[in-house]
Amino acid sequence: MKLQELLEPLRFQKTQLKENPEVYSLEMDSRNITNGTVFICIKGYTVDGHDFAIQAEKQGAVAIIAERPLSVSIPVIIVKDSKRAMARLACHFYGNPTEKMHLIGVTGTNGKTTVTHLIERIMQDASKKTGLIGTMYTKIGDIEQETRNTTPESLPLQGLFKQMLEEQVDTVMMEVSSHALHMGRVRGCDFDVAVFTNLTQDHLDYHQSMEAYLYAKGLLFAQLGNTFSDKVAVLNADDPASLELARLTTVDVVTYGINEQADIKAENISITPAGTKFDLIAFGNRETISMKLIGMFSVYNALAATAAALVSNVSLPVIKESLQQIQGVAGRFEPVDEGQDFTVIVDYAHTGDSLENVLRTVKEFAKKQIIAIVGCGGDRDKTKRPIMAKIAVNYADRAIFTSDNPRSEDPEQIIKDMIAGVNKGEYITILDREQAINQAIKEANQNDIIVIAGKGHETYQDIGGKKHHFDDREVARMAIKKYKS
Ligand SMILES: CC(=O)N[C@H]1[C@@H](OP(=O)(O)OP(=O)(O)OC[C@H]2O[C@@H](n3ccc(=O)[nH]c3=O)[C@H](O)[C@@H]2O)O[C@H](CO)[C@@H](O)[C@@H]1O[C@H](C)C(=O)N[C@@H](C)C(=O)N[C@H](CCC(=O)O)C(=O)O
Ligand SMILES: Nc1ncnc2c1ncn2[C@@H]1O[C@H](COP(=O)(O)OP(=O)(O)OP(=O)(O)O)[C@@H](O)[C@H]1O
Ligand SMILES: N[C@H](CCC[C@H](N)C(=O)O)C(=O)O
Ligand SMILES: [Mg+2]
Repeated sequence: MKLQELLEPLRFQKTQLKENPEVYSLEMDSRNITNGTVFICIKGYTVDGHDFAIQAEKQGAVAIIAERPLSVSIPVIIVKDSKRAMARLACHFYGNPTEKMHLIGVTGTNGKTTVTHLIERIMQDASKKTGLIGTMYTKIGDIEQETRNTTPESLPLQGLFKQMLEEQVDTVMMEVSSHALHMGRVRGCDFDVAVFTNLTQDHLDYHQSMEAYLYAKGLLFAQLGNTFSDKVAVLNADDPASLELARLTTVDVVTYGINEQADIKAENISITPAGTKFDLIAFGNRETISMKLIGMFSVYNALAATAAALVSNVSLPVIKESLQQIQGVAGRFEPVDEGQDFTVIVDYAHTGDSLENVLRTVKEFAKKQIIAIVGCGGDRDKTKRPIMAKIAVNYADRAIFTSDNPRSEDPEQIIKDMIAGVNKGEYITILDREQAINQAIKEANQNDIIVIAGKGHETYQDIGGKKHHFDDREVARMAIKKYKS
């Protein structure tokens, strides 16, 4: 594409170009620049991309998009907001790939990864070629690629969509984080369905207030387009935030829920350690579902996925079969079973609400003691720390506080922040996570349930910015073998 053509979406930026070079790639990272690149300077949280302009020119950049004039001899196109410009240019450069696919965005505090995986399974069973973008990885069909963010920045994101199209993907499920919405990473994405799971406290370090957090989530629904498009907003009727989200969109709204009136409902729910059974009522049709996923929160996730699939024209029998076949999602209520006479569950609960949901679920069928191993991430919302600690001691018979990615913070201080929410004697602290897991397993008795919360699928412990290999499931498995066989 020629530079002049690339710049067409920036219609209010009048730039006089003396030359019109061929553009082979767009880049937001100077380290990846080669001949024929247009470099977009982003002022980040850590460094300022504008500082790499000279380096970019040396490496072969043919033009630069920037928010201020720069001392280089290649054209500099000045924009008010380079992230906004980047989203527009990326969509244009890659040919607006999301207009050619069925794109389902899932937002909410908890359940995004789970719901996207449930929809993925349903779509695959409905013979769709799927793509998935989220916390654990991005996936094209069954091929996984590592990612840094749950929702990537607009430039890599649009490139990924283009790659998906080239690989004949027709349906994409994407987790849309509140950070991504607020930072404009999904600008230009043509969502067909937007799903809301729930809104509870998290990320207040970034959003500052629950209102601002809701506002960020709302951007997904506001982005759905005009009233008479065939787009759909899928909302959780039991979550009060849905009322506000419904106001923010002009497209059709389809609701799911258990307690309130909804288009897609679950009734007669029965939860056992082996799975969950419920009657699914979808637009008046009733089916009984028996699935392996456990807990009331799993029913919500199944309803959200059902709604998204139904509005995407998948039939109820296909959805039923998929939900019944799904074994679970890695690191979400994942049992570690080495034949021991107690239960070990690894779960990604890292918010108050998710921890409460998981512990409430195990409490419903616990025959003996519940042992909860809980930590809170460093460089993340500090206000959730005492809340998570309180929930752990309220539900568990024994709460062990430990480290979960302290990052740049002092692990002991994180635990101090946690114990501000509880009383002395209600918990023990074992800073080293491996030791905490070992101790819990060593002391476990028959029929106890150990919940190891917070890291789920993660395979590292971030201490001081360095990632050390750490996998709760591996550590638990080794401890069971060491102490219990
Ligand atoms: C706070 C935040 O969101 N930071 C994101 C941001 O990083 P940053 O602002 O620090 O970037 P930076 O290092 O200052 O770089 C600025 C610019 O200079 C460029 N650069 C940098 C170095 C260089 O040599 N040359 C160069 O050109 C960079 O490519 C970039 O364009 O831009 C990066 C690239 O897109 C992101 O990976 C990074 O996410 C970090 C890892 C992060 O932790 N983000 C969290 C808060 C986040 O977004 N989380 C949500 C999920 C939350 C949930 O659980 O729901 C998510 O969607 O991931
Ligand atoms: N619908 C739900 N409501 C409340 N808690 C849930 C729900 N679904 C899952 N959880 C809990 O939240 C944890 C995280 O689930 P999941 O990874 O699906 O959420 P997420 O929204 O993708 O999280 P993240 O923001 O970290 O990407 C699970 O391990 C479980 O404990
Ligand atoms: N996406 C979440 C994951 C938290 C997982 C937990 N293990 C932690 O490190 O706090 C976040 O970045 O806040
Ligand atoms: Mg996720």
